[in-house]
Amino acid sequence: METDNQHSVLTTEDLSIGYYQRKSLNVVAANINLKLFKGELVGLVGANGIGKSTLLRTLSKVQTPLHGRIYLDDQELKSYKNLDLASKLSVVLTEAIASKNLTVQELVALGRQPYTNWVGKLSDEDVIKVQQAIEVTQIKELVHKRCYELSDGQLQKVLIARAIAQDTPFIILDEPTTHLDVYHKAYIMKLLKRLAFETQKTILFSTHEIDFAIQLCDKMIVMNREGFEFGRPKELIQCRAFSSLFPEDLILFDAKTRTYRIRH
Ligand SMILES: Nc1ncnc2c1ncn2[C@@H]1O[C@H](COP(=O)(O)OP(=O)(O)OP(=O)(O)O)[C@@H](O)[C@H]1O
Repeated sequence: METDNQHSVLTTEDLSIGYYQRKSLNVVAANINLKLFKGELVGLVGANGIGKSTLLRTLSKVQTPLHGRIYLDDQELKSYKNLDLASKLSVVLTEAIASKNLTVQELVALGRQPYTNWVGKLSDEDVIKVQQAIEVTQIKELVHKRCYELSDGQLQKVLIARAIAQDTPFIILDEPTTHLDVYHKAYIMKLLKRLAFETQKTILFSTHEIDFAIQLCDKMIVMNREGFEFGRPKELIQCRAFSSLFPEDLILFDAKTRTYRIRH
């Protein structure tokens, strides 16, 4: 259970995110104040184009904030050197990977890069972490395949394995289960939940699987046009955050079953 004086892993203060476009400013979201703690699985949900990827890219230092501050373990994110950041934060974004020629084994082993020496030789510990990541993501039978031979869902599991092999205290994943079938969506989400709890990692992921996220996440961030709501799923249901997420002409959030229903 968290307390007020518990040390937060990630803090944002008055954060604004968005883009500079031809000298004008496109503010995607503003006044984002978050505190994420150790051991929490946090789901980020919201309609298409609302700004989930923009937020995750900003929190991963892939893009710079328009305004405000981000702290990772009390140090400002922008002051981290890339190698130091790689031992604190692993990221699975939706962008296509550059190295599809690598085998699955090689790609997962890349997760150990922050820890290997300059020739990139894996230590015994590195080999064990890579092996464990391959086992928990159930991709053993794929290890000798090249990444371009994989289906989208298989590649998604391999990228998650790479992040797990990186073994950082904070993991960010952008829609990690989009291409997976319903069984594997549930499997990966439960795996993330277990990882967060058992290894006390902080895991933040965006998803359109709102029902599953409500069942599994410790906390959720709900982004909508008015701003965002952040809290435990139960609290968010009580304050009707999921009801105001989409226009109610077509779907309604049923607080009893915690699912969306089609309006007939
Ligand atoms: N590289 C970019 N340059 C300018 N604007 C962008 C860029 N990427 C995204 N946007 C805009 O920022 C807004 C938020 O997009 P973003 O991809 O963060 O949404 P999202 O919530 O992740 O959507 P989805 O659920 O569809 O993946 C959109 O209006 C989009 O058009």
